[in-house]
Amino acid sequence: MNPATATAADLVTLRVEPLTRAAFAPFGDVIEAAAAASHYAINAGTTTRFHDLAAIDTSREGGRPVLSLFRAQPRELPFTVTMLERHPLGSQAFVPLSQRPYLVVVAEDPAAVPRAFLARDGQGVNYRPGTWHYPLLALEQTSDFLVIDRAGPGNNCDEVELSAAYRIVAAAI
Ligand SMILES: NC(=O)N[C@@H](O)C(=O)O
Ligand code: NI
Repeated sequence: MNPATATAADLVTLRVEPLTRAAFAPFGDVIEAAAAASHYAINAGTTTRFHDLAAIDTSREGGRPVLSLFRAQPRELPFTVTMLERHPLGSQAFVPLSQRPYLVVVAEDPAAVPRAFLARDGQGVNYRPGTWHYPLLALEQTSDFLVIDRAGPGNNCDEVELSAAYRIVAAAI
């Protein structure tokens, strides 16, 4: 769907949901201290390790994990989602380096209505390989994210144009 030609009949308004482990489970991991299966004191008790927060999966077909910094410009709302992408060969994790909220749009299938989540208070996400998602959606100000995903041979990015246009009106629950 071309956003420029989408009519009101094509527009579906997405409800924005709070980002929780349970709700996001079909798509991957929520990266936050509360999500840790285990946490323990290290460094003579001066630090707490919140262990193994996300399944980093980048080795398929000769891939390797890469750590990058994404400096994302804020998106204007209302925002219309007309495409999704997926990375079939690797996971992709985003950890905000600020406490600013951002939006996460995912779908179990391009034919399904996407789900929009509001990530807050430093919450990160890790898309498991093949999770359909919209590219990074920063809000309010230019925002830096630490990103861990896959570098390597093969096609690791499929894009699909959606049959409808999905509008996010406000970054509010
Ligand atoms: N293109 C790129 O590296 N980023 C996207 O995959 C994204 O999900 O933001
Ligand atoms: Ni991506």
